[in-house]
Amino acid sequence: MTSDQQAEAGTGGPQNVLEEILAGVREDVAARQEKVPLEQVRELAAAAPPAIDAYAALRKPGVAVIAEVKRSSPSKGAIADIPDPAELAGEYAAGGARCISVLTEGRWFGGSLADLAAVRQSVGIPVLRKDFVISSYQVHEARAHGADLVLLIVAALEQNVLVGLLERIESLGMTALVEVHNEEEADRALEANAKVIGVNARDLRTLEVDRSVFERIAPGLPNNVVKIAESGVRGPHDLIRYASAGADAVLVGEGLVTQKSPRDAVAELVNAGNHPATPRPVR
Ligand SMILES: O=C(O)c1ccccc1NCC(=O)[C@H](O)[C@H](O)COP(=O)(O)O
Repeated sequence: MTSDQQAEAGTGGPQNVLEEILAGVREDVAARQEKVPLEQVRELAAAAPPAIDAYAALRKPGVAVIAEVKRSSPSKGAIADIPDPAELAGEYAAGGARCISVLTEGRWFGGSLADLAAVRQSVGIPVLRKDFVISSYQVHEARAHGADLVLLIVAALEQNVLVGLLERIESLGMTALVEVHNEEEADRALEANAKVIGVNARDLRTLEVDRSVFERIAPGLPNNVVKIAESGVRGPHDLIRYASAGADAVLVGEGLVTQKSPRDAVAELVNAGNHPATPRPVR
């Protein structure tokens, strides 16, 4: 039965892509927690080397490039064969990426915590755990595997859970990247005291990409908040468009993993982000 049929039949099943992903994530987290209890993951997180200050890294001059390790997605299916995520991350870093994003969700994105740990070992820049984080167990997992930043998606979380997870991320020395897609979610992110906000051009319920969403929302965010434009960057022209609307950083997946030389593709974006003619965010 498709999601639409379930909704019509009133079965209470997932009603959109985001809900479908979250249903799988809940099962997967429960299964991992069965194998490795919370107490053990907390100990591993506490023993990990300290997190790198991602906020400071993203506030440096120029539009930062956050380069993503992305094998597949709900919108595109298989995107790129990435046998060695650590090697890819090394190429991204050599091209001048400011951070690396690692999708760790397995069912739809083909990622894993092993990818995160491997990338952590290969680069000295901040690493983002990009996943559908719904519990503090996943926050400790992120730290235990070397993450410096953790994604929180406002659309996936009740406000009290969002606040609790953000505080947990910061208490472990990491930075929360709080993702929004409309004004109401941006207000919730600010109420939660987010210091780094990602505006995703992709609606995670419908998968539609609309780059103008960043242009609508970013001007309403305070100057001290790092503003990240997520999704839809296919080349320097998109970076420049986002920079004109106030982006401190762009987060890029498909536009890099599909290139013959991901290192050169990152470098091209970094150069555009550092070009004197590219607008600077107001601070
Ligand atoms: O990419 C998807 O299809 C997707 C679907 C549902 C939830 C999340 C999804 N992607 C995660 C991301 O936000 C992107 O990987 C990231 O912003 C990079 O996007 P892109 O450069 O367009 O690959």
